Amino acid sequence: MSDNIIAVACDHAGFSLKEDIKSHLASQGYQVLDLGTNGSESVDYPDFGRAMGDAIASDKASRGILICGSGIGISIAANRNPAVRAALCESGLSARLSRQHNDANVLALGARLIGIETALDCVNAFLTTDFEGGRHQRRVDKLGS
Ligand SMILES: O=C(CO)[C@H](O)[C@H](O)[C@H](O)COP(=O)(O)O
Repeated sequence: MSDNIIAVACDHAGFSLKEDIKSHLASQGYQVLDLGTNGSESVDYPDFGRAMGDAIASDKASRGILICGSGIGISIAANRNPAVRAALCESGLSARLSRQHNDANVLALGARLIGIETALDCVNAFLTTDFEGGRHQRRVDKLGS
């Protein structure tokens, strides 16, 4: 599976931001696997968090980006899949740390809490920062997989 494929999923609250992030990803040369939702009609975030978990667990994508109103519900849903380490981030720094220390493979964002500039800071940090390993590997191992 290519590291170039980024899965994205959202509920109705995250739809508009998902579309903006998709455009950004395409402009950076990433391939996007869009797991929905595809409009502003009200839907249930657990369905899309689960779809992300399935995509990561089956290696359809190595990394993912989730968006709901707060980012909370959809990250909880995705983290129920043992293959997922989803990190809810509200700054570029938290997204960078989620990679360096936690080897996060899914970034979760709250569309009702942050603007596009902060969201793209998070996306860029998430996609360009390497896991540091070392002492952090031992801790990530303890999370299970
Ligand atoms: O933020 C969310 C869950 O953590 C979701 O975006 C939900 O949709 C939100 O809780 C409620 O959204 P609604 O538009 O008021 O149904």
